[in-house]
Amino acid sequence: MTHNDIKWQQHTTDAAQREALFGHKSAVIWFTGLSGSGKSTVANALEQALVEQGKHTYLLDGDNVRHGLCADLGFSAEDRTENLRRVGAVAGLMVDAGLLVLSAFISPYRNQRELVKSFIPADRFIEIHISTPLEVCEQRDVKGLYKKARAGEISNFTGISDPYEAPEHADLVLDTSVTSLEDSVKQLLQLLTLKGIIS
Ligand SMILES: Nc1ncnc2c1ncn2[C@@H]1O[C@H](COP(=O)(O)OS(=O)(=O)O)[C@@H](OP(=O)(O)O)[C@H]1O
Ligand SMILES: Nc1ncnc2c1ncn2[C@@H]1O[C@H](COP(=O)(O)OP(=O)(O)O)[C@@H](O)[C@H]1O
Repeated sequence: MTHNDIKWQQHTTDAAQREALFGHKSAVIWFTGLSGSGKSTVANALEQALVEQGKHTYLLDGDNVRHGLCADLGFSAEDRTENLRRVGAVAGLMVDAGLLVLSAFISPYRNQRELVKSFIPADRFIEIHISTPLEVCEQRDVKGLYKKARAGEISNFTGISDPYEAPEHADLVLDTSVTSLEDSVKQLLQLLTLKGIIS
């Protein structure tokens, strides 16, 4: 069987109807940055703020997704690409479901983030670069992984033995070594309002 044998099924209920039901637009808020930069912490706090406003959300987190949907994948460039391809496809479905999707993946290569974008309508993809410097991430070493990477116990570790390509046109850049969590959430809510995602 080829893809030519599979036709897209157009259902009666569409994204616009679901958005009207929820009372807000759907979008993907894509956090990218080094391990320990603050992606999960900031995304989690933003989700809390959105839920308190009655928004319908879902937070896709690299660590969690790799326990299930992507449990078969490691950290080679190929595996990261497949990880992000699956996540991009899931995020696209969630946008169609009318949700505000937050995602916390290192997503280190530009072409991988482009692949993710290909699943999401352009005006519904918001890229946030958590730009916390490597030195700070390494000092935090939340999971002890930098220590292991420096000791050569983990290979292909982003920032140490694998590249991180920073976004060139992120919608917002947040450095959590100088920006408080409260201020990050404030800036993100302002951005979503400015873009007409929430009111
Ligand atoms: N080699 C290597 N490089 C980077 N990160 C590693 C590695 N091995 C394990 N981990 C842990 O896996 C988390 C990153 O998974 P992601 O799915 O976000 O990575 S990627 O987007 O596919 O690059 C990452 O989680 P965060 O710290 O939350 O970013 C690490 O805890
Ligand atoms: N201003 C801040 N914003 C976000 N996280 C911060 C801040 N200051 C310190 N941290 C800490 O930095 C760490 C970031 O870890 P985490 O959110 O898991 O990063 P990532 O998901 O990018 O790996 C957490 O332990 C968090 O408490």
